[in-house]
Amino acid sequence: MEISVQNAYDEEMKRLEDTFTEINRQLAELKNIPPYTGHDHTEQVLDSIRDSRRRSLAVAQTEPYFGRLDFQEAGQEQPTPLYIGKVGVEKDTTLQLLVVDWRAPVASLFYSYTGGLDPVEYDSPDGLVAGLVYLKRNLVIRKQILQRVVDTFDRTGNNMAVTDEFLLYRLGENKDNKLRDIVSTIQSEQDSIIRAVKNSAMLIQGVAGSGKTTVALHRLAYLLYQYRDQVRAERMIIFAPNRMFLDYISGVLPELGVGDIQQTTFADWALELLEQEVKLVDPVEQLRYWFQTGPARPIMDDSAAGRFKGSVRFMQWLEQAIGQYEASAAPKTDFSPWAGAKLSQQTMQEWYDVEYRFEPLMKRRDRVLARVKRWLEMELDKVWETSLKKDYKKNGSARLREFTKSWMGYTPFSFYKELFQTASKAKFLTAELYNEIPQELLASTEALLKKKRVMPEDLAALLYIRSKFVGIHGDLTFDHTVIDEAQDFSPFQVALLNLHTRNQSFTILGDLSQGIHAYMGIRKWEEFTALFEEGKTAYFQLNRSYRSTLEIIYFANEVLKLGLEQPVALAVPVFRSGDAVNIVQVEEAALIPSLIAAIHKLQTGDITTVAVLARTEARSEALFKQLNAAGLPVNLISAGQQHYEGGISIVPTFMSKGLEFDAVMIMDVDGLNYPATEQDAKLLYVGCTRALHSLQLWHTATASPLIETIQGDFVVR
Ligand SMILES: Nc1ncnc2c1ncn2[C@@H]1O[C@H](COP(=O)(O)OP(=O)(O)OP(=O)(O)O)[C@@H](O)[C@H]1O
Repeated sequence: MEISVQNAYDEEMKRLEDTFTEINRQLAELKNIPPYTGHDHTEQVLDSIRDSRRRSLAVAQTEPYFGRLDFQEAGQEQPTPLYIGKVGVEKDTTLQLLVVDWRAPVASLFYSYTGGLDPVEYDSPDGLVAGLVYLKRNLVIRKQILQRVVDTFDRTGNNMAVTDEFLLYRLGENKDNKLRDIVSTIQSEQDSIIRAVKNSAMLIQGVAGSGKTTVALHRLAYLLYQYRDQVRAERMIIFAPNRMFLDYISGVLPELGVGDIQQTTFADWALELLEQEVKLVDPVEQLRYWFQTGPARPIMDDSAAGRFKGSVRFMQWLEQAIGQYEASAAPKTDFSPWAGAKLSQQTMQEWYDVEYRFEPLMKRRDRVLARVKRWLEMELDKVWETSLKKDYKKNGSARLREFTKSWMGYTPFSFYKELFQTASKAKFLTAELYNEIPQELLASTEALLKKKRVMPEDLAALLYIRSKFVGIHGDLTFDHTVIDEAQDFSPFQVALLNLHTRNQSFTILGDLSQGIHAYMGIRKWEEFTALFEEGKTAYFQLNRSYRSTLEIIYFANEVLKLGLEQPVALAVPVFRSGDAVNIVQVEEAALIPSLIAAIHKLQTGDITTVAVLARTEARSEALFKQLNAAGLPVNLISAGQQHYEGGISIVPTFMSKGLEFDAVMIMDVDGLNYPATEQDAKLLYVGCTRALHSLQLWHTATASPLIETIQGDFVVR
């Protein structure tokens, strides 16, 4: 070991021992205070503070910090070392910081500082603080043992350039079946997204592997820390594409010490809000339809039902239909329970139009009807003669029932169904509105709704109707909403979520180049920006990709260039080199044995997780059977899957989105399965960019035009 490195190591060992001594002392002190079980409020608060300190100290006890930054604030004589960790720890007696929480303002320097001798500054609650960085050091502490000390900048030494050796070391590690936190290596451009202000809709276009999902999760942890008086974990929500993906990311927030944030899919959330009144058609069927191969394969253009029903125009269409209902629903007659008693239509209309105007529609109806009932009771009270009163009561109740019946009330589903009924076409729709719906869509929707079934693209519409009919209660509003894989969301879905989200506080992340569900997703980000108030949106682009090696990224970029007229962005790799991408051609008969041999070979190296990607579900199942029969233990991942197990997985390519594997082997990369279309280029790009260290593309028939001409030293055949 070099002397300076040895010195650094010794220095950090000493500091670590001191830190442990202090943490242990504090923990022992807390242990001696028994938990409070009484009713005194102040004592209860103090007890909960002690409890949260206990939890933080327990986290800090094994890995107290991961970074050190020596910062000399302007006006001070010397730099102060700041140790940065997942949780902040104070020195008990002095309130001096032993460890700074990574989310604290001063810790932003650790992430935003990318080298150089110039002064730097950070935004503190008291304004900008400027100063000089003297040292930036990464430390790896595992189970209380100091494993690595890496300086990325040292003002006093020779190490002036920030070569992020530490980042490369972290990226080179293998992955298991869960996404991990990245607190120790957050990059500057990611940090500015994590720390961006709360009340704006942030749209982030990020290339595959740029850390979008990871950044979103860290941002939630940051918002909870920075805006702790304004946001609550249970009022924050993250929407992800499917349950398996949710399982895959489920470890990150607990690792960051935040729990209770809602993590769900749009469909699950919507169905719950609709009180399970409808059922969703089996999503597998839809996936099978859109991802079939051969000449029957549908084109994903704007004529797709999902594009129509996901549009803002469809939302406006519904609004107009609801408007028609609003204008016509209240009965246009007086209410007269018996001769001589009359509640005028005008009075009731006024209650409806003026007094209860700001209530949701079904509530307005309930309110007016309840008031009519009260009026009836009051009229009855005026009648003294017993037999007449009895008669009036009977007649009055019957009239009220009739009157109530003539004012149709709806659930979101029954109203939606009404709109799609060919027979009652004029009910709440003008001829013009009615004719806007393509006939085919009308018929297919009507048929499905009759069976109480809906497509995913109907859910936003149903929730929109719900919002107008019963309103959105406080407990259904969010302090912050994250939408991951947002390119697959429709503008209508986002507009709907905006109704549920306070102050347009959104983080919306996605990648247009991975828009493989273009039958419902967006084509450009402007489709979302247009939904928000002007001046309350921000757009970021993340172009650096951290997941894959240089070779894999160069290769994936070539696929995009061959298939897309103008890719939104090409990924820029960090300098991490691995094996060349391998294009393998084999005879059909030799495929399975060759595949097994190749997997074994990968496993004798460092590879832990392997994905074999197949173009369709049917092909996945067939490969699964063949590999299993040959004695290879593999997991089949199918649509609707809840968990991701790791190991060797057989996955339809379209299901692999969002996941990552040490090695990826894409099967059947030929002209039938991956023709030179935009759709297939995106699909193949998704497949290629799932790989961290090794990528192989296999084919038996002639290679796909999307890979055939790719040349360079990053690929071998
Ligand atoms: N700053 C970083 N330090 C270390 N690892 C990082 C960093 N940023 C991202 N990564 C790693 O890169 C990989 C990709 O991250 P993530 O899945 O969040 O990206 P993504 O943009 O959502 O990808 P995709 O769109 O392809 O699904 C993960 O393994 C993540 O841990």
